[in-house]
Amino acid sequence: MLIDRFGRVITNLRISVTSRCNLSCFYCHREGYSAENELSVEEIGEIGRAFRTLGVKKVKITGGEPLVRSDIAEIVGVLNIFDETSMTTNGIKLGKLASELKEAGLSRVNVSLDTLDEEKYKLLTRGGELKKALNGISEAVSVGLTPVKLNMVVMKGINVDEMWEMVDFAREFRGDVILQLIELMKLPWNENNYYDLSEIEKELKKIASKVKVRNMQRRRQYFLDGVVVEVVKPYDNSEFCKACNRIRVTADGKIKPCLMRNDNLVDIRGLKGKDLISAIKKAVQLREPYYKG
Ligand SMILES: Nc1nc2c(ncn2[C@@H]2O[C@H](COP(=O)(O)OP(=O)(O)OP(=O)(O)O)[C@@H](O)[C@H]2O)c(=O)[nH]1
Ligand code: SF4
Ligand code: SF4
Repeated sequence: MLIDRFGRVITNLRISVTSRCNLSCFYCHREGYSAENELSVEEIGEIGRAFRTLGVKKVKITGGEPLVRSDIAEIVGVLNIFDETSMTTNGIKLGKLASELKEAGLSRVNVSLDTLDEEKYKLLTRGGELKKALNGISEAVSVGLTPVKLNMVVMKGINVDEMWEMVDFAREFRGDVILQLIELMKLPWNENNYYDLSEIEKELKKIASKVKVRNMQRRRQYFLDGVVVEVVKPYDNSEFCKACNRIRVTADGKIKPCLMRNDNLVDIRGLKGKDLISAIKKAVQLREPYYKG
């Protein structure tokens, strides 16, 4: 088992398979790192198996946009050794790939969807077609990559007014879709769009029949009439970091102990067997909560 100096047990691996993307969202943080030489399928498999041996239960495939890799189904295949293998995608290529990914062993997907307005979608993603993302979501639901989580980054002056419409949209999928409301990660060029989700959480609490607190980052899930809404509020949130059970691997094979930092990366590319295991253990000891409270 992997446990860091703060008693946090690592149960989730997030592996970025590319820094490339077919969209260019203005708020993109690209998992806080940009890589050039992508890991091969074999290298990803080796790393996945090592984390599995060390007790990690779930893996999330991220990017950039994972579906721009032509060997993505093979990647899913080699990572299909965990209790759950999921992916975060913008959904643009999902319509075509959903069924192949399901067959390769993918459990479920999270799809970014900040607006239901075609023009706004185009502006936010710098050229993306909303129709394709929506088609990706329905295909994912129909092949059983469920629950599909819709990631809506709530932004002042952009889409706060669409939040309840998005709740209704998710509700139409009768339990197969969960809406995740995500607080914007402040970057120098988007601070004016930051919107604190506290008030919305108060409203959700009033109308929810049940509120569940996930172990992972103590996130709250609000059970509304016919739909679940999860709130992801990492900003300046020590409770979130205290319960952070995930570790990242960058697309070029470096362990990244925290999303918000690049000063403590550990290169594991090319390592195998005992060397790989001991490098992973060393990286885990570098983990510390980013927001300490
Ligand atoms: N600070 C911080 N934010 C995170 C972390 N992981 C995810 N997030 C935020 O959560 C958003 C959604 O992440 P996803 O990749 O869809 O996955 P998830 O919701 O974290 O994971 P699941 O609930 O297991 O599907 C990201 O855009 C980030 O804003 C993390 O480790 N630290
Ligand atoms: S789809 Fe995701 S990875 Fe691509 S630009 Fe948008 S936020 Fe970034
Ligand atoms: S900021 Fe770092 S410590 Fe906090 S939840 Fe995210 S990855 Fe974990």
